[in-house]
Amino acid sequence: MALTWTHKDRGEIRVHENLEELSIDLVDYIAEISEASIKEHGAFCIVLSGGSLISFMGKLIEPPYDKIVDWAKWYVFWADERVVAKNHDDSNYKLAKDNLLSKVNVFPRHICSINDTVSAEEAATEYEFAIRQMVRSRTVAASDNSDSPRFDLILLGMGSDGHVASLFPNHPALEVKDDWVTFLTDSHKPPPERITFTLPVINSAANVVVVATGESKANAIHLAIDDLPLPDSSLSLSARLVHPSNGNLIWFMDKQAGSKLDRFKFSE
Ligand SMILES: O=C(O)[C@H](O)[C@@H](O)[C@H](O)[C@H](O)COP(=O)(O)O
Repeated sequence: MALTWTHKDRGEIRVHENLEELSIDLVDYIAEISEASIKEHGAFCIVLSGGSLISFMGKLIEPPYDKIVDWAKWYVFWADERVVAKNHDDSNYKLAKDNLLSKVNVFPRHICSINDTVSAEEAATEYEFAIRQMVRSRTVAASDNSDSPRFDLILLGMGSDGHVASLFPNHPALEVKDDWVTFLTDSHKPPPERITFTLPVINSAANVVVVATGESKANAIHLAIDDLPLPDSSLSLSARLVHPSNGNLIWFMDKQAGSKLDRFKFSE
């Protein structure tokens, strides 16, 4: 059983006993938001990330989800992408395509991935343009209170340095306010060239999920969630800046990632 609580301003926190339990809860949640979004506006606009997140979504291709999810209404995007060919092992698109999207009935034309034949800068511009067109045609909802899309669900992984999408701590990409998609050529983690959603886009979503597992994430989770007098170096801890202005935030983690949360320290 997951231990679940709501923090006064950091959203809902779900600490799972193990990865199996986490992945069952995560796919249940995705299926629930998919159904609710399709009921509400006829489509489900879901944003993926790379890393282990995709493996935690694996149960979506199994019964009952393979049959109950309305895949034809899914529109798929990425919170960040490495600027490499789509058949390269570093590609977040390839990871999701091989393990999820090729196994369910999402329409290829509903999969919005980057142009892999241009520079990082051009790929970011084109990706943002494509999303702006989809907001204009109302496939993707628009935010009521900012010039941003309102995705139904943004799924983020988190690195042990607290990065989410390709927004690395203390990187200037964290400051970008006017673009929906930005690019970097000096990623702290290889490969260096990437595109990423900016914080205003992440924080305008209807639902944002951060998935973090393993002991290596425990410190970043503590800094991102607990009420701390933050040391300077944590001021731009990317995961702490995830704060949907008019949406829900849920943290899915295992016991190891949650082990340094104040909640457990105080109950020892
Ligand atoms: O673009 C990348 O370099 C990765 O995709 C990265 O952002 C990943 O999502 C996190 O580091 C969490 O990864 P894990 O969940 O695999 O630890």
